[in-house]
Amino acid sequence: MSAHAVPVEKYHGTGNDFIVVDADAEGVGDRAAFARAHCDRGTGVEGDGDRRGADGVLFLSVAERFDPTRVVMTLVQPDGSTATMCGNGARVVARWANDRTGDREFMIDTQAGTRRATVNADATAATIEMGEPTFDPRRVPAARGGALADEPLVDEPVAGLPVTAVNTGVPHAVAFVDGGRDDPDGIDAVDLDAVAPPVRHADAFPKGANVNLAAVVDDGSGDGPAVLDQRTFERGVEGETRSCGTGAVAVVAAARRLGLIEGETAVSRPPGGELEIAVPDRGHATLTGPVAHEFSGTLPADPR
Ligand SMILES: N[C@H](CCC[C@H](N)C(=O)O)C(=O)O
Repeated sequence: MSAHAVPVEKYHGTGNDFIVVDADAEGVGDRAAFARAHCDRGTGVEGDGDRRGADGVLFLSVAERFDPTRVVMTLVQPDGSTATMCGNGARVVARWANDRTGDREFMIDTQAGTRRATVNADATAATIEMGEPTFDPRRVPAARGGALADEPLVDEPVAGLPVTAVNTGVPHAVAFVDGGRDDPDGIDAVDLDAVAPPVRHADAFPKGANVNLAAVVDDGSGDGPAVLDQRTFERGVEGETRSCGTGAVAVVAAARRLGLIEGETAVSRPPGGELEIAVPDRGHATLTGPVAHEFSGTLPADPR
């Protein structure tokens, strides 16, 4: 076991929490082993309150010579896999970069593309340009009968759930249920840990999928924007998280596609807080929400 200790920061966005490592300063030889050990909810990094572990490790490399400052983001998940994109992670990246540079605008390089990010004046919230959600089965990817599907999967039964397949940087399955969080028979009555894994591993998703349940609480036909309650079971975490940003964009994009809500903007309410989403007819979606620093510390580089 290496005695080398890595300085880390812990941040969360609406309860989706991440360990942040400065990849330029710190050598972590086996990133997958580092993430598996320190993200473990039972035995991982000790956090605020009684919550241990994290939803992932963000390895970040910042290049201030660019204007705006660029940050290369790599998210290693609790199972050791790498996610191509993470909406709440990108919001944490913007806040981390603001804490270091004082800048309020950044370009974040992810495996799903470069994403523009801004933080508000006191850096308590961040907005990410999320790219254009796509239902194109080749890009989700989504399959039927053992081959990539010709037509999008829209409200189609997959392993017992009525699923719409959409990619918002990562693959998502979205299923709408009746009744929001304040309905005892609504979204929170579903055993997500039981219903999500068969969809996550279904042949319909050759690369797997994050599985979202959503309930329309307000369809947006009145004064305010649409409001949806959301729960997400994440690939790579292999469990439910308190919030998922790419999932929130997927939920709103699917709700628009199915004609369940009016307007381009909506509020999604995962268990960990509230996110504002815009999904225009053309062009990139945006994701806005709170972000907070939890603590600074050190962790063993080689936890084995
Ligand atoms: N929590 C992240 C999504 C991570 C996606 C990852 N779980 C995968 O696709 O493997 C978010 O806020 O967008």
